[in-house]
Amino acid sequence: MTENVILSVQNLKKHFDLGKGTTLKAVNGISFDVMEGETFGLVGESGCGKSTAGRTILGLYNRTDGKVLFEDQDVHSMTEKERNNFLKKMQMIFQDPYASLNPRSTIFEIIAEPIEIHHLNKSKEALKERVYELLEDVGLNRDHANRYPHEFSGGQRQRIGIARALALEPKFIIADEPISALDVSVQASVVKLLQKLQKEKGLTYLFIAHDLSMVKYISKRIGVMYLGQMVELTTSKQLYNEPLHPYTQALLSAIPIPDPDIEEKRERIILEGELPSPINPPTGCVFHTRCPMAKAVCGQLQPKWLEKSEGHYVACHLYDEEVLAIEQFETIAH
Ligand SMILES: Nc1ncnc2c1ncn2[C@@H]1O[C@H](COP(=O)(O)OP(=O)(O)OP(=O)(O)O)[C@@H](O)[C@H]1O
Repeated sequence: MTENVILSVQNLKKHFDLGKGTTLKAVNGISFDVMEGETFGLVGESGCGKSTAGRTILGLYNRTDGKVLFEDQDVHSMTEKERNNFLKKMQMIFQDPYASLNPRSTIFEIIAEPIEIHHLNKSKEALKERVYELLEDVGLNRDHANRYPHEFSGGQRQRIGIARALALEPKFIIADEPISALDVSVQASVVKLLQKLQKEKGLTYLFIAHDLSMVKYISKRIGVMYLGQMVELTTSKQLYNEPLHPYTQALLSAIPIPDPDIEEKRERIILEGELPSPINPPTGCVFHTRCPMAKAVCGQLQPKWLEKSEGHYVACHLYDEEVLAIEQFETIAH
């Protein structure tokens, strides 16, 4: 079976103008393709630009540079009609189910709203049935329709958010940290629900997360972001078995291992220093100020996006034969 690219993000940049000549480079040149039906994980610590990337992909923000193609159509140069159509196909679910549900609306009104906005309701009765069906799809039931968001637990509210996102029968869902605000015990059940829905409805996910522990189970491929840039991209399996970038290695070392014997021997790579400001990112490799492996060249030269093995990309001088040959490749002391 050939894999179709459904979303292509090409050297995407989103800079915020903070006034007085100050620019914040939230997303600074990221590229990746998402295949139809897959889950692509976008991972990186808080502030690295994941949410901004998600919002720019959905067209909620204008791009500063680069391109986002959804089914070969440029998301940022659509007519109003094309955009309306696109917004039916791509939906977003958010981290905070508390904030994203209107407390004064019933669950019925919340889920029915997108259907009504897009004038897709044929009759009152049909709309009711559709909302009940959506509630059942996410493991809730029709008796929940007349209640209000505060009557539900965090996990149930996230299910309501998912039902609302499914209302327009999208093909693609951007899930922005959908489980981060939930209790650990509830996280797995929401992930399972997302997987079930993906299978049933052939959905494609862009799954945004700040740590690698849960994304491993849901993503086919993962892109690791640091300070607005992509530093590594490969299959989830490859990323865990053979992480190349020192930042990925540090992120992986932070994941606790359930086996107490192995956990005891786990070596954590503690990154020194603060995350630099995206207003004034470091020159050369953006990670060099915190990288335990940094060499002199890392502060001077921006690493190339290298394909080290099929589909395994990394932006790091440690893997660049040409740079390795340079004499000045010496470790710098932090
Ligand atoms: N509307 C905005 N105006 C100005 N700066 C912004 C705006 N939105 C985000 N930023 C800044 O852009 C950078 C990236 O933020 P973003 O929320 O995309 O990161 P993130 O990786 O999703 O982090 P988090 O998980 O904390 O949301 C941050 O420095 C943030 O302060």
